[in-house]
Amino acid sequence: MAMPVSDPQFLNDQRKALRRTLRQRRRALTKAQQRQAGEALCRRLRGLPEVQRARRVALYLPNDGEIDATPLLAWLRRRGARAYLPVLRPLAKNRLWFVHYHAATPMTRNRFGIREPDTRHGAHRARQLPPWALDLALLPLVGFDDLGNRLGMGGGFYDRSFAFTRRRGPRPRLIGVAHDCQHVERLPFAGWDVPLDAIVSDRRMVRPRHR
Ligand SMILES: Nc1nc2c(c(=O)[nH]1)N(C=O)[C@@H](CNc1ccc(C(=O)N[C@@H](CCC(=O)O)C(=O)O)cc1)CN2
Ligand SMILES: Nc1ncnc2c1ncn2[C@@H]1O[C@H](COP(=O)(O)OP(=O)(O)OP(=O)(O)O)[C@@H](O)[C@H]1O
Repeated sequence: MAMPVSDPQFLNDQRKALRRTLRQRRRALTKAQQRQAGEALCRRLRGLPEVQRARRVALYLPNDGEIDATPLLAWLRRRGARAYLPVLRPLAKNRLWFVHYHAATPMTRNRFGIREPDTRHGAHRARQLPPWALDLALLPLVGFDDLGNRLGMGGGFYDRSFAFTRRRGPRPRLIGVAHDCQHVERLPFAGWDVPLDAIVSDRRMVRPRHR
């Protein structure tokens, strides 16, 4: 039963293999399945107090079969809340900042080919927020389990950007989102994984105990 999770090499190999399997799984979903899952996810999210309360909300544009949380955009706008997207910071290695996203936001592609706001437009520089200024961030997950452990794309971007939430003080709520087919029995977890307040899929919700 016991997994030698203390061996970092073993842990990383395991996470890498799992990441490959789970990414294939979500990419295999049809367009119709994707649309249904996104709608179901957003219905669940709209029912959560931390989503209803939030004024500054980070989400992401789906990539690589990720569940689509963008149906939330219109709902947020109606409620007077603002949506933000992650951008890779050029100078701070592997950290994210968040840029206000609306219909007229100039966009570009980052080095992973993911669409993100183009921060070279001077007028938009003022619209950037550091992670700690958000009320809520939705984190796209590659995998999750019932204890609230998570697996991301492997860059550690969200882990590094939200590492400060382990300390006392005001912090954004963090909600991991994924397709239900990304659920696994038990994830080999890494000590640096930032604890999430909840994980929501199109079919279930996990509320980890540690928060
Ligand atoms: N939609 C979305 N946006 C996001 C993230 C995300 O997971 N989803 N991120 C969450 O962190 C950040 C980008 N992180 C990423 C990390 C790795 C790869 C990736 O595809 N890596 C390749 C190999 C790396 C390379 O080409 O250099 C791979 O694993 O195949 C993509 C995004 C910021 N924006
Ligand atoms: N707070 C941190 N400080 C320094 N390095 C970190 C931190 N968090 C993660 N890392 C590094 O980032 C790498 C990727 O981490 P991990 O495999 O947990 O990514 P992930 O959780 O899948 O990705 P993400 O956080 O982007 O969703 C690890 O090798 C780890 O060394």
